[in-house]
Amino acid sequence: MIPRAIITDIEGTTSSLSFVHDVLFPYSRARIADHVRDHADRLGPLLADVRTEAGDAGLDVDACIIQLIAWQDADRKIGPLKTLQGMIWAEGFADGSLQGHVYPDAVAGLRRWNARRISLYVYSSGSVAAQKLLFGHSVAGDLTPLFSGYFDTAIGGKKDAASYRAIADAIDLPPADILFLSDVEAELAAAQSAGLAVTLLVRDAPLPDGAYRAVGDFDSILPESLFA
Ligand SMILES: CSCCC(=O)C(=O)COP(=O)(O)O
Ligand SMILES: [Mg+2]
Repeated sequence: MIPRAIITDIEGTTSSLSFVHDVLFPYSRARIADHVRDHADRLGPLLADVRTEAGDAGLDVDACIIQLIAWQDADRKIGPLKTLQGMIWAEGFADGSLQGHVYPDAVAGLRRWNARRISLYVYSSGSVAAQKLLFGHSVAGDLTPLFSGYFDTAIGGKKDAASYRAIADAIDLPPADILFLSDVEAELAAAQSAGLAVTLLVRDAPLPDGAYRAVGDFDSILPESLFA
């Protein structure tokens, strides 16, 4: 069946794990302390969120920085950290020192599906601002015109079925008309239990005989014969 909308994850799906972990994360880690100190006057609400998430209302700015760096090192998908990373990456994307990695097959697939009038969305733990930066300054140029919308964990966690129901509501489509792509089986489980079709992306590893349809690249997701 041809989906009316496709929602894609980023890390491990459109873009390499290595770009996120070996390029983006070190870039933000090296700049968290200076960025927070330089902008502490306007980061009040974000630091308040850090204190809430940490469960310690008494954290001063330095303690918030230590907490943010600890979350970054543990790859915690926590709202204030993801928002801050997006703010820091914005500088790198703006001055050209960062360019969003997107696999060539993902670029081609997204362009093909857009031409077929399938609506495309992103759902990632990265903040919506960061998602727009990655696709707006990608190695293949500005891919943002291909997308109809973006979702991050403000709508809910990626392993919660309720998040996928909320996205289906937001884009005004029945869940069964939506295909979700991810490299994380727990995310597919949540999406599937909300009624979405799902496909597992397995980059650079043999395809597993698992619970979900698995493909190695975007070329195999919707064969052109489907459109004949
Ligand atoms: C520009 S988004 C960077 C990706 C990121 O920060 C992240 O945590 C990846 O999460 P995903 O949900 O895309 O696997
Ligand atoms: Mg992922």
